[in-house]
Amino acid sequence: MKIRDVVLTPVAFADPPLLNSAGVHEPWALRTIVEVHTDEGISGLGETYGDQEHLDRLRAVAPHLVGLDVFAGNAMHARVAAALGGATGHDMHGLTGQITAAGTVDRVFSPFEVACLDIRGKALGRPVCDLLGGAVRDAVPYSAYLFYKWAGHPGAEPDTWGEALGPDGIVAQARAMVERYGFGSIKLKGGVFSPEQEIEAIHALRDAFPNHPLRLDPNAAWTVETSVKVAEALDGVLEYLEDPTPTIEGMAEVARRTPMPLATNMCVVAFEHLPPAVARNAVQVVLSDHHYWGGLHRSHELAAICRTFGIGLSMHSNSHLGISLAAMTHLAAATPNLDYACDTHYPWNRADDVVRPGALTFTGGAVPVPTTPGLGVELDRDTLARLAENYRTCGVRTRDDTGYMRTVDPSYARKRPRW
Ligand SMILES: O=C([O-])C(=O)C[C@H](O)[C@@H](O)C(=O)[O-]
Ligand SMILES: [Mg+2]
Repeated sequence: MKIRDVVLTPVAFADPPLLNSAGVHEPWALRTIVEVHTDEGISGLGETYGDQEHLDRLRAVAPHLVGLDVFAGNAMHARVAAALGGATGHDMHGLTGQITAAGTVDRVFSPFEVACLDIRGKALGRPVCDLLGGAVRDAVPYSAYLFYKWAGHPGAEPDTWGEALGPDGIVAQARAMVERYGFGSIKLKGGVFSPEQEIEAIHALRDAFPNHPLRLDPNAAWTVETSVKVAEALDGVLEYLEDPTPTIEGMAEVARRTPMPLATNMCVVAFEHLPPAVARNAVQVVLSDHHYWGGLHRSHELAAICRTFGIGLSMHSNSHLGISLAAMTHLAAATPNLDYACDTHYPWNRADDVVRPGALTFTGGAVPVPTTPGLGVELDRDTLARLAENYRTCGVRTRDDTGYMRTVDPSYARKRPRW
């Protein structure tokens, strides 16, 4: 079965004003929807970033995939690498960590691999998780992903989530998330207010949710000294502290000085980061993410490396739609050593999904693994067209949390570490 055509559709969907250590989410989040069509009439779906630089790379690579066998994943990876010719992406929004040439190949390859897995599953009549060794869980637990946020975007109506700028707002947001979705663990995006204020918010969450595992992620906003102090203050309260400080060296020093497990989706984001991180015992948990670890099979390779070296495995997310949620769910279902509830931004963005409703639901904080062939999701063409029109008219072409924050507070500067 050969690839006949690849269609790339950049889309934009409404995103609330979520705060982080780089600034604030713009009113529009971008993704690219990937459709791979075959000569046998079966098509598959993938979803990836929508930033201009990435979109340009997807567009440059897509024609090189025509004619490939949909089962030829290794050949496809080689073609992507050859077409990119060593091009290297940039961490423009400041929350990704260092992007390498090999990591750029993996980012571009990922949505095409997912679409081919969708096709293979449909051809074989099996869900994608069966192509990854089979599900070891029927439902994949996700965590409530809390953000400090404004009530609404400047000049717009407040959104339904309301303001969260301190412990009370964060606890109220957590209650809403847990009530609506049943989440059994909680992550707070930090790096927004002083470490003392964020410690207070975590204690408020602990009081309100005595049995929920908690995580805090300041996206490298702290020095080593500050990180050690926070780790001591929250010892026994957090299940892990995510990217308190920049670089493998910085994380290794924090890890040496505190028993707090450290997690990352910033200093270990490509395979070549693993040897130095392992050698220095810099991180105890790696957040996988098939969008940049090179798809579902390569995420399994990451899982095997983590298992070998006794490193925990969790899962990272960015603003995303249902095709990504389906891929994340199949991957997590078929990864035995995924030790933690996965991150997802989906509750923030689900109102505008490009997949038809019903296939993916949260029950008790977990998404039941689709059992239908392939990813188990279908495109809603009307919504896709509407979101593509949003993209054409919204004016956003690259995520820029810092630039958007500066339109509100011109004195704002991205500083890392800030505290
Ligand atoms: O765990 C993380 O670092 C993330 O989820 C990265 C995201 O970009 C998050 O910071 C966000 O959406 O603002
Ligand atoms: Mg993180």
